[in-house]
Amino acid sequence: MSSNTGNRYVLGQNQYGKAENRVVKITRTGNDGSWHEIRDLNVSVALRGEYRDVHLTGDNANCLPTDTTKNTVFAFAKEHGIDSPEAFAIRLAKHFVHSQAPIHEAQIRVEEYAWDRIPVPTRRDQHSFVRSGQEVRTAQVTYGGNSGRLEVISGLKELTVLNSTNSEFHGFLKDKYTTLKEAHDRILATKVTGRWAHSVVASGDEDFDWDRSYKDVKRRLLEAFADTYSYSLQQTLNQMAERVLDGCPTVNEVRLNLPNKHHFLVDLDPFGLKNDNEVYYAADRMYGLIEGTVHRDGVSPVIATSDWVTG
Ligand SMILES: O=c1[nH]c(=O)c2[nH]c(=O)[nH]c2[nH]1
Repeated sequence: MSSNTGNRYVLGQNQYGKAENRVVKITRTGNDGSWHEIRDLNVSVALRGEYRDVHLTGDNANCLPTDTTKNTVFAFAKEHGIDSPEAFAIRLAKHFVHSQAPIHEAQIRVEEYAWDRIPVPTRRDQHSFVRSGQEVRTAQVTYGGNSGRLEVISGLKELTVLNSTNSEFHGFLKDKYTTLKEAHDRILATKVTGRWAHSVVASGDEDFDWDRSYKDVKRRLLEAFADTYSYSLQQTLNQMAERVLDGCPTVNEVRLNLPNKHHFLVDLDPFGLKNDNEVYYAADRMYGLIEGTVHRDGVSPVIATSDWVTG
C-alpha cells in the first residue's frame, strides 16, 4: 500500500498491532478437572488497511487500539480455546478483518513454547510441567488483502542437531584466500530454522490437524538430517526440504535457514597426543549460513527470504 500525501513524500507499507502477547491457556479435563493441558504462546498482531489519516492527519477514527488487539488475544483464548497456533491465528486474523471495515488484512505471528508433563506416578491429577527444551514452534497467518487470501506458514526455530560423522566437504572452489582444508570426516551441526507454506486446501480446512502436520514435518526434517550422507550443508538442506515435500502433500514450499555450527579439530600435537577425530572445539561464531527454499514445481514461493536469521 502507498498513498500520495500531495507533498513530496509517500506513505509506504505500514502496519500496526500489539506484539508479543504472552498468553498461557490451561484446559482442565477429566471428571474432576484435575487433568490439565497447557498451551503457551507468544502472539503478535499486525493490522493493515485504511490508515492514511492516522499517519497523516492525526484522525484516529479508523484506528482500533493496539490495546484492543491485545485484549482480543486473551479473550479468544478463553472463548474459543487454543487448538493449535495456526487455528488460533486464523481465528484472530479473520475476526479482525471481518469485524472492522478499515482493516483489510491481518497478520498474526505466533511462537509456541512446548511443555512436557512431569510424570508423578503416585498422583492421579496432572498439573506439573517441565519446559521442553528442543525447539520453538512458529506460525504466521495472513488473511485478507485484495485477493482475500488465507496464507498459513508453519515453522520451527532453535532445533539444534548434530551428526558426528557421515559429513564431508571437499572439491570446493579455491582462490588465493582459501585456507580451508578438505574434510573427509567432520561433525555437521546446525540450529534449524524452518518454515513451510501450506496449500490453500489445508489452510482453508477448518478441521485440518495442525498439530499432527507439525509433528510429521518435524520428524521428516530430523530423519532426513540423520539419513543424509552429506557432502555439504547445502545438500543436506535440500534433502531435508525434499523429504517434507515428499511426505506432506499439503505443504507446497519449505524454507530452511541452517547456520553451520563449526566444530574444529583441536591440535593435540603439542601434548604428544594424536587427535583421531575425537576432540573438537565448538565455535559459537562466526558461522556459515546456508539458506534456501525448495518448492513444488509451478508453485510461487511466498515465504520471505529477507528475514534475518541468526545462528
Ligand atoms: O557444508 C558446507 N558448505 C559450505 O559452503 C562451506 N563453506 C565452508 O567454509 N565450510 C562449508 N561447509
